[in-house]
Amino acid sequence: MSGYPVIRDPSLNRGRRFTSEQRNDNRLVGLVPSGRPRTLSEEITRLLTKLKPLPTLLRYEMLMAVLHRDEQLFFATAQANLPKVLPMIYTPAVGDACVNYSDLEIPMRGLWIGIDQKGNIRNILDHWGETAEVVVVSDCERILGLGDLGAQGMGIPVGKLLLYSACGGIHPNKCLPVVLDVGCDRDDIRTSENYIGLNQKRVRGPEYDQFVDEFMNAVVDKYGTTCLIQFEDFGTRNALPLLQKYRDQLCCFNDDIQGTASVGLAGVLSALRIDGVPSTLKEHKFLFLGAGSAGLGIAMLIVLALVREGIPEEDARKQCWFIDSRGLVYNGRANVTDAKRPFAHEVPENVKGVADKGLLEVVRALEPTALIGVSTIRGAFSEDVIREMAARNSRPLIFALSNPTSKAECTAEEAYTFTEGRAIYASGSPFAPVALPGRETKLVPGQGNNSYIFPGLGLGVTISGARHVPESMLLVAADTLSKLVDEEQLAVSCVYPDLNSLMDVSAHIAYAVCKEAKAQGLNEKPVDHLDVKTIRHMMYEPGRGEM
Ligand SMILES: O=C([O-])CC(=O)C(=O)O
Ligand SMILES: [Mg+2]
Repeated sequence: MSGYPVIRDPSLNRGRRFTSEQRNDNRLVGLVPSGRPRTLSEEITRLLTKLKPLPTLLRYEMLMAVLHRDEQLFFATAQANLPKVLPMIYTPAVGDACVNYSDLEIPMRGLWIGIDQKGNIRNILDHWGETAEVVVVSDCERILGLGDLGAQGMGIPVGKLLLYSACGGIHPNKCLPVVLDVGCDRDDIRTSENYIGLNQKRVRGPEYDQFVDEFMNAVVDKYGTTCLIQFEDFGTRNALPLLQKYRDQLCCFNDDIQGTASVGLAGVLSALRIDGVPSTLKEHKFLFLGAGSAGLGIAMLIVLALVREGIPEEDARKQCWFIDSRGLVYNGRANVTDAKRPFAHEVPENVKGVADKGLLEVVRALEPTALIGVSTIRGAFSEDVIREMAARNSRPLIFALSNPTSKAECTAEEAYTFTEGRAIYASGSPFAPVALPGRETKLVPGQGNNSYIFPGLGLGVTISGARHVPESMLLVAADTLSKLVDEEQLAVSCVYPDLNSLMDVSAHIAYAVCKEAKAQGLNEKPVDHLDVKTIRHMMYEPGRGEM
């Protein structure tokens, strides 16, 4: 391509960075102003300076505009500044963006497939017209911890796929974001005049199931059996059944269940290496606040990790306990759904007596070593609760994983302050390091977000051409992530690697996933020639060599 089409193609356009030579060779003279060509690093600095004073939504709008004009600038900026840029395009900003999506001034990106289009999905995929290797699909019933946002949830599939490129090195042209618009149960959203989605209540039951099924088949028909489909932010009632239905049939996984599980387990495995924390998994007791897809996913993977250590599954499950909206889940309680039943244990009378008395009483009765927040209830880990954990554990694990920041069960500062700095804290959305009086170094909260897992997992799955995503891939991803946490991180109580190293992390995870694909006989492509370095070099990194 040459001339004006180059300027209009975001993957080719370099704007004012085109060198004189490029301008001459590609008929671009006159299409860019005649002044001195800028360098990439100059433009990155300028962009970050511009973004800094802007409020969240304006930042988001500006970044989306850059993305649609100049992919090199967008991704090079992100890749060179991940800790700074991720919160602007991903959690927490993407939460705000979704809430306001209908009113944003942003280019449309992705496919909205309305339930009114049933029977026509395969044709709609042709409208996208590009190849796809990774599809992130949401019905937006549970966007982060913000609930049902209807078709406005598109920010999430878009954001996840931006991370596939920025952190996992998968080319943006191979990424397809999809919203299945089956309606919205929030009247205020769907009846608002400017709403981008269908003004109807959510379709449920057989019609919903058929619609999702039509979509899954259409993706396979168009993009093949090795196209990875990531389920994202479905409501719990659909998330688990959909995963169970398709996991052994197609190449798919659920990020909220399995990605979160893998990152959660990785954080726990890292914590085992910290002095004062019981050093084997089997010595721990996990209490989950919230029994949705994230909590159940983490518990199921912990059980798998325990079974791997030789613990009988029955006993392994007893190390995980759940509190849902009705209190502690136990055997014999009313309203225990099938999904929670494996974690409904026999309890003595004293525990039964406090089951509905709130988190503090349950912590006293059960004496967990780890508290995992997946409830989306800000403040649920109150000062009393945190102090109780600190009284019973020399280094309590306190993970407040709900997103975005406004939904975290407690802040980093609360966890550290109420435990005199002894808590091993992680959160789903970012918190800044915390200085405590009398301590020389700051404590660094780890971001226990599935963004440490899914980009590398997806990269490994696509490179190996894996036909399925077995649970063992999530297990090796967790092992790999945990091993990348160095002593320096652990010394400041951080159980995840530095965010700046996310592209390297993804390369390591991808390599582990490729090996696992081969071990399970699932790879359609050869993987024996691969190593971490080769994979790292294959990754999309549009600023490489230009900075
Ligand atoms: O998107 C995130 O930050 C993590 C996630 O999947 C969720 O909270 O649903
Ligand atoms: Mg999610």
